[in-house]
Amino acid sequence: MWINGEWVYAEDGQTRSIINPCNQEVISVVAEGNRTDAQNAIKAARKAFDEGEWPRLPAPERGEKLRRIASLIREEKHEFARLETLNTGKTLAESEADMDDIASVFDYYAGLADKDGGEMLHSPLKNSESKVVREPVGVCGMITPWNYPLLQASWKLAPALAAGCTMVLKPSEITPLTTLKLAGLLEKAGIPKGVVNIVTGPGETVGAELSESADVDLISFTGGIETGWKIMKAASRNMKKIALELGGKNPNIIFADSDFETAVDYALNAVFFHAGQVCSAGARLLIEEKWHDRFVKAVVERAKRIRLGSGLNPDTQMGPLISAEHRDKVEKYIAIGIREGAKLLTGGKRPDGPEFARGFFIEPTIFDHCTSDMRIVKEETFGPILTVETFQTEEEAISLANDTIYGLAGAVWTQDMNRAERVSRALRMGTVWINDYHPYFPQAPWGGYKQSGIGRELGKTGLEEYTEQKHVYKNLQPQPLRWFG
Ligand SMILES: NC(=O)c1ccc[n+]([C@@H]2O[C@H](COP(=O)([O-])OP(=O)(O)OC[C@H]3O[C@@H](n4cnc5c(N)ncnc54)[C@H](O)[C@@H]3O)[C@@H](O)[C@H]2O)c1
Ligand SMILES: C[N+](C)(C)CC=O
Repeated sequence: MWINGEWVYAEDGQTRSIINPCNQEVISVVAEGNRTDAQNAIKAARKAFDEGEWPRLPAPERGEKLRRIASLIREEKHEFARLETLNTGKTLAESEADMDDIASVFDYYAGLADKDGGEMLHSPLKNSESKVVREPVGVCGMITPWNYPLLQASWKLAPALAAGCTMVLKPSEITPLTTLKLAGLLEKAGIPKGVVNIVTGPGETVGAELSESADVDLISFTGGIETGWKIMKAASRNMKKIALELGGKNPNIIFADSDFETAVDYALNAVFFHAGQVCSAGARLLIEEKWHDRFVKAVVERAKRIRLGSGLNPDTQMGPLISAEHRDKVEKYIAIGIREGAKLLTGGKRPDGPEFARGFFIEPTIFDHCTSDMRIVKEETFGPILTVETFQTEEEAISLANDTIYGLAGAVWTQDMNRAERVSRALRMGTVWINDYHPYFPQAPWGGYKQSGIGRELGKTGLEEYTEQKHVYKNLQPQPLRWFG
């Protein structure tokens, strides 16, 4: 673990083997931290915030260091990408795209670090001056998931560093490798000791300590909804600020005037990218009824041809699920779908062949005749499962799409741009794509409506999350009030 600028073992010497989900080989052994390790890291971050130079450094200098981090990541992009693929199973092309995004995020916040110098207000009082300044929020706890390990970490680290915060980051216990590798680069880039601390270990101990600690001013969490509920409750103990990026059950709405080939192609990409282990996966296909048979047939034919395998093999299009435990969960959902009466059109099982024997693979799976009261439609399966529902009118499409506790993302496909606008306005989601699926970039805010979360990452808002606003009022001619005679 990386605490106060030093590599340390867990206080009690515990370790955890990190495995490749493609073949269960042990790829590394890391320290398994506990509450004491988390407390040590919080202490280091607290000291760095209360007494250290980072929060007091001129913002342009912080920006320069962030730019340096971006360029160091680019220099080691291939090593980072290979490590991410080994640990998560995602294809190398996906990991490389993640690394590009990560470097861009550091660059973006490097540029933004010195842009908000505060604001002068029109004071309503005579002989006075009134201004608003932004200050770093303090010590931040950060908890990240396994599906986009370094990318989700960077969406928190970069704005928090730009704002002048100090932090303790807990990566997912099963995919900590690229986040740990980043620690070395932070040191090279000149981030002072204690500013970024990385503690590996379970959520129930390390994560809970970060959420509960009175010395942590903000907790930023990306992960599942159930953990989000727990963190929100724990954070209430000292009323720390919270930013939650949770799951989604995202509709991909296709009207029958869309470009057929493109919409089919994107319907596959929306859900089967990273084996469906994406918060914004387009796992609900809402298709206009008159296109249903032709469209679904085309999607099924192409899903059957998706090449599964190791992410390191350039021919692979879809890797394994992250763990045996997660594959069990996805298989339970497949069984639930069948029991609920959805029609299994393809997949629904582990692929045959010795090359898949030790990996956690599941075939691309498509269920037809689904309804929005089914659990496979309502709940986030987080696997390669596509459910198909049909609609006849625009109103029905909107109503089905919004019939969910989530509100992370969704897409609408049509060549009628007025309709596209109307639908995008009606969708209660943090991101709506029109004739596309999946793009995200540092300039645009990311986050969810409803139970998909609280707050936004990326964009200007992503930086503001790590600041407090302070109103400073100056009386230019102080004189006795004589209120009390
Ligand atoms: N909205 C987004 O941007 C976004 C991005 C990526 C993933 N996700 C969501 O993440 C989920 C998948 O990731 P996961 O399975 O790693 O999620 P998870 O909630 O199981 O774990 C996420 C992190 O929380 C930690 N954790 C677990 N219990 C905790 C506790 N009691 N207190 C504090 N921390 C605890 C884990 O150790 C891990 O580091 C999906 O629901 C997905 O939609 C959302
Ligand atoms: C936020 N995103 C899309 C990069 C990853 C979601 O799991």
